[in-house]
Amino acid sequence: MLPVIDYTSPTAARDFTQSLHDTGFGVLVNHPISNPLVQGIFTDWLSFFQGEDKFNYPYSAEKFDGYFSTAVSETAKGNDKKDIKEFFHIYPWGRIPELLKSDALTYYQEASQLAATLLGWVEQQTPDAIAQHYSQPLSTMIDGSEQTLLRVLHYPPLKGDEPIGSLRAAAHTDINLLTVLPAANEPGLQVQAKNGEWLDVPCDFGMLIINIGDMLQEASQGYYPSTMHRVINPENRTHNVSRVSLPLFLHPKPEVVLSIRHTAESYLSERLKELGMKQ
Ligand SMILES: O=C(O)CCC(=O)C(=O)O
Ligand SMILES: [Fe+2]
Repeated sequence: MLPVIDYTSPTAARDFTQSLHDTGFGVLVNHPISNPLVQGIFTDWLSFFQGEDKFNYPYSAEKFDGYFSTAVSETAKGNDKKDIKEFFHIYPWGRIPELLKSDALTYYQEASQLAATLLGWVEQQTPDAIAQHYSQPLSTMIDGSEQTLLRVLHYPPLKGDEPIGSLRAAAHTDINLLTVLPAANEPGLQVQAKNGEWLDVPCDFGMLIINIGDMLQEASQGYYPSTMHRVINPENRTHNVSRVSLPLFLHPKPEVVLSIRHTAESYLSERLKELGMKQ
């Protein structure tokens, strides 16, 4: 079971980064993100996904903003079936439906700011033997970055005709540095433990889930592991309803050197090709 950490505790930075080191995940309560704001975004975007306006924002293959339908959705690395989800990619410089814009941008700012603080904790708590390989302080890797992505996800209720074996989100790791994810309106998120077992991630409304992405794993030489996670399909009728979730993927500037092998740009491009999201 993942520990739940109180953001306001005097030992929060240590406990939280210990959890990230042990499991790739950290769960926070009493954090500064506004729960009513998240609730409002869930409600408004559910209506957006249920309506027709979304088709006015077809995703841009070049810029990566806009609406990705279930038909173009991702296929997790090593999988052959598409995830059962649709989503919208928000960047401050990208297209955002006018009525949803103000809340989305407020949330983007709040979550990015918290992510920066948490990245600071990660940096402070990194053992020297690992930190000496960071090409620059982690906190400066995101200075002025325009790559951080807010994704609003909608997992529609299952109809029963989904390909056998397809999941709302197949097992995958995230590509970025850190992901900030408010508990969704429905359960389903699971993380893979070291012994291969799948564990439910605590998901009471108001909890905030943070996980390490591949870029931070790469920069920290595995000290902070990017852990496999997935979203399973609802097992019973009460949960066979829409699920909305709101991950913010914290990305460095493209030119940031992650390791001797990779810059952020080369890494992202390689991973997007694997996901079938880039030619
Ligand atoms: O919907 C969720 O709870 C998780 C989504 C996720 O893992 C992702 O989009 O990378
Ligand atoms: Fe993920």
